[in-house]
Amino acid sequence: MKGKRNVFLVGPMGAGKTTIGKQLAQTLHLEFIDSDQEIEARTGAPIDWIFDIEGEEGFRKREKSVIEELTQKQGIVLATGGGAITEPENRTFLAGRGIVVYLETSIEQQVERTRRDKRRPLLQNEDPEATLIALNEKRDQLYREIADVVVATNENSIKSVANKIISQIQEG
Ligand SMILES: Nc1ncnc2c1ncn2[C@@H]1O[C@H](COP(=O)(O)OP(=O)(O)OP(=O)(O)O)[C@@H](O)[C@H]1O
Ligand SMILES: O=C(O)C1=C[C@@H](O)[C@@H](O)[C@H](O)C1
Ligand SMILES: [Mg+2]
Repeated sequence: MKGKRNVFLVGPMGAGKTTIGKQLAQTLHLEFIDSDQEIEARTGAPIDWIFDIEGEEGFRKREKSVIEELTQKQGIVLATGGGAITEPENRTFLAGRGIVVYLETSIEQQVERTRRDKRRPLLQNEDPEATLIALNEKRDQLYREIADVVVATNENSIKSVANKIISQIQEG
């Protein structure tokens, strides 16, 4: 694994970073951390509250400090928030401190996987599909810029995506 012991998962909402990250950490015997959950634990409030009270800007500040700190750890699988890569410093930390895996997913799958969960503030509007398309247009290039490997998650089960990631990491 290139001598690096961290795996950082990036990609859009609903790509499966949290779900696949847990499976991957279990298989690789690494610690699993989710940056969104870490922000919630440290703030003592859910992400939609943070957005309501501090705006997206306040959330991004908290996210930046968490990413800066967590990427200094060794031997972790880190599931990042979908927008973590919008901050240039986060991209530098992620690219420099671990293997970055971009979980790529179709817009249709993202819509399907995020439909029932009301906790993603950016999707609480009349047309979440249009939001996901617009975010993807801006962010796809940023995910690719720092990715060591790109893995499609569309039709595969969680376990098989985790295994696909492991084999691609070992090839690289
Ligand atoms: N490969 C998959 N096959 C089937 N369902 C999946 C797959 N990956 C994720 N899911 C489901 O999609 C939903 C969203 O996944 P998850 O929360 O892991 O996405 P995420 O990338 O962490 O999103 P966010 O950026 O919002 O944190 C979950 O209910 C999860 O069980
Ligand atoms: O894509 C985004 O900007 C976000 C994704 C989630 O993981 C959370 O970090 C938050 O809802 C914002
Ligand atoms: Mg997640």
